Amino acid sequence: MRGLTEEQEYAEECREALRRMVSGARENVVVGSETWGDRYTAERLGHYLKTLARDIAEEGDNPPYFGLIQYDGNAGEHRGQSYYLGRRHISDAIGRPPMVIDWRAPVSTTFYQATANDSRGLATRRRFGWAANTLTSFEDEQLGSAQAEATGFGSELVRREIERARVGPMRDIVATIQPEQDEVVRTELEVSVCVQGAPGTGKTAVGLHRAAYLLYAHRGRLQRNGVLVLGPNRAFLHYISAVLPTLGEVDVDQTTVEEMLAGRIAVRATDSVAAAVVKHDGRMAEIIRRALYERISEPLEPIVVADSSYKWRVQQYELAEMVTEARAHATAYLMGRERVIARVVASLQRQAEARGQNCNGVWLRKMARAVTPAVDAVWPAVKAEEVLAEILGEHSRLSRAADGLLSPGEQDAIAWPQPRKAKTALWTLADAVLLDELSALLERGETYGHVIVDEAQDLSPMECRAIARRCEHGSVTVLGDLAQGTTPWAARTWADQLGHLGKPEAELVALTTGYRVPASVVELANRLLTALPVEVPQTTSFRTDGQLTITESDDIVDAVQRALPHEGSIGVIAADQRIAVLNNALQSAGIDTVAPGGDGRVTVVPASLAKGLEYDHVIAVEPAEIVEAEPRGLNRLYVILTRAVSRLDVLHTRPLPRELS
Ligand SMILES: Nc1ncnc2c1ncn2[C@@H]1O[C@H](COP(=O)(O)OP(=O)(O)OP(=O)(O)O)[C@@H](O)[C@H]1O
Repeated sequence: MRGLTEEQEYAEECREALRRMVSGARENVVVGSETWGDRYTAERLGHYLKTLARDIAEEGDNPPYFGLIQYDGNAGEHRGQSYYLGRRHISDAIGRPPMVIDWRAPVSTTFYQATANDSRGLATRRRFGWAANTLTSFEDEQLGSAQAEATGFGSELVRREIERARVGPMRDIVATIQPEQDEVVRTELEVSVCVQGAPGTGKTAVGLHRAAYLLYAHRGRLQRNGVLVLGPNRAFLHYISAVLPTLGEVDVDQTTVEEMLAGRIAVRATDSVAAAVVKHDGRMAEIIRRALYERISEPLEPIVVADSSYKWRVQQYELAEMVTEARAHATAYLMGRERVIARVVASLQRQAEARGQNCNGVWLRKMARAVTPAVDAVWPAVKAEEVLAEILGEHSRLSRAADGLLSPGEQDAIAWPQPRKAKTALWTLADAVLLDELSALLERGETYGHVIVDEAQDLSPMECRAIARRCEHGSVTVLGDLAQGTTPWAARTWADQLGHLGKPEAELVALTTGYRVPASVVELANRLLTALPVEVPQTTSFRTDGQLTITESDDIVDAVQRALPHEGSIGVIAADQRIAVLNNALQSAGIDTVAPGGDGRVTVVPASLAKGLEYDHVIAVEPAEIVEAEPRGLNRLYVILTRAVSRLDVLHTRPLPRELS
């Protein structure tokens, strides 16, 4: 195997080859569009090459590879072979073996899965250390050797990478994916998985790498209907936004559940907690369905259409049969209505043809227009907003639809004080969820090939249904931690949540090794865990470093000044109502602060936005206040304490919550 100088030369050769790939792709765009006979093929080829050139250029000057595997003499088709592994495939010339293989290729699996006791045919696994894109070191593991089996192997490079200080947005973990994480990443596309993972076990990282893996392994299928990544809020999306592009994947939709749902309306009001709890409840699905289908009525008269000197007729009982048939078979309300119109027109056509009339396309369209008002009388066309405005605004309609499902108190919680038209309604976020349900009953929407949903413990049953509709024909990766559930409707078991997501068969996987939070902080957070009403395994920390300080003080300036000399990011996290005071105090002392998602050294984070984020040094301000601020305050505190990568400083003047002591 190569020494360091030769490895450095090889890295340079790989970079050179990559540059040739980019310029070759750009050149071929021109040549392809000028010479390709068929325009469609030329366009497809051009698109592919442009995308390749853009992707490679966007990835920037990343190290060309991070690992090397060398197979032993008994490894079948790979016997004695060596492969370099990187973020993308690099080839020198057509017909020659690739210089670097994509980390997602099947042969790369052994790099992640081989252990001292199970070498998977590998003789050596080499990991490379890079400093500012210069290759500075490597580390070899002699797998399968008696010594490796006896002692196991702890990679210093992996440890350094996991323990490094965090600056800026989240980075990819391709070089150091751990075996249990790799299994989730490479689960096949057809299989839905649900990962219950303690804080910092890499759920988000695993989800993003799974998106990249699936796009590589099933590009053809996923290019048509795509991959959707759903996160809890904008700050979180900003935090994870760089990961997929560095992995070469720029065409993944990343959004929040709220944005996905609120797209169609302007949210102008906020529900009371009591109203939101009812609106997010799974029973609302049936209420909405009833209210919509209540509009379909028994026909009261036949349909009669005058056509030249004839009158065509569909009898009342025939129309009733058509309505019953469409209700039984149509998969959406508006589709059912179309089906009734089509059947009525077909009946008129039979009558006209029996009289020798020529029923061409123009005639059929004229008849469809003529019968529509009569069909509307029994099966009216409606808009989602109109139906919801009537459910919430008309007490009699709500009580009919909610009969036996909602108590009078629950109905009162969601009823508007007076009727309103859809156009003037003050819609809330929870209404957006209900409108999405209604729209899907009216017309089926588009679906994705795969949906990755993070912080899934916080989703309401109605939000889960909205996601389920978007992956009805695809699969999901559900990521979450029941202990971090903070919404009023947060899941207590994954079985319930997977049922709402329409994937009860999803494989449940537990990740318990934490890569973010140091052992001393995990120990503190685990004390809270026993007080939370959910059953989840405790975390163990991969990290031996880190520091926990508990200070009886409210001097935030002093706490931040003590943090500043250390390397890495600083997050000051406190109950939402305290944020303004903390910002003022810090800024008056000349310390610049930013909000989550901002670019700065010291971020002041409202407790409600901390989920999914991490900071090297966390200052958690007044835990008692965080706990009191909301019904699931203890869960919130658990989230906040586990944001710390290297140091956690708990500042308090009031007694700590007894669950922490
Ligand atoms: N195999 C790994 N190698 C290097 N770093 C890792 C690895 N796994 C996780 N990490 C790092 O650990 C940190 C936590 O990962 P991540 O945010 O994905 O965890 P999580 O389970 O989603 O956490 P939480 O539930 O607390 O939000 C991140 O900085 C991530 O890059």
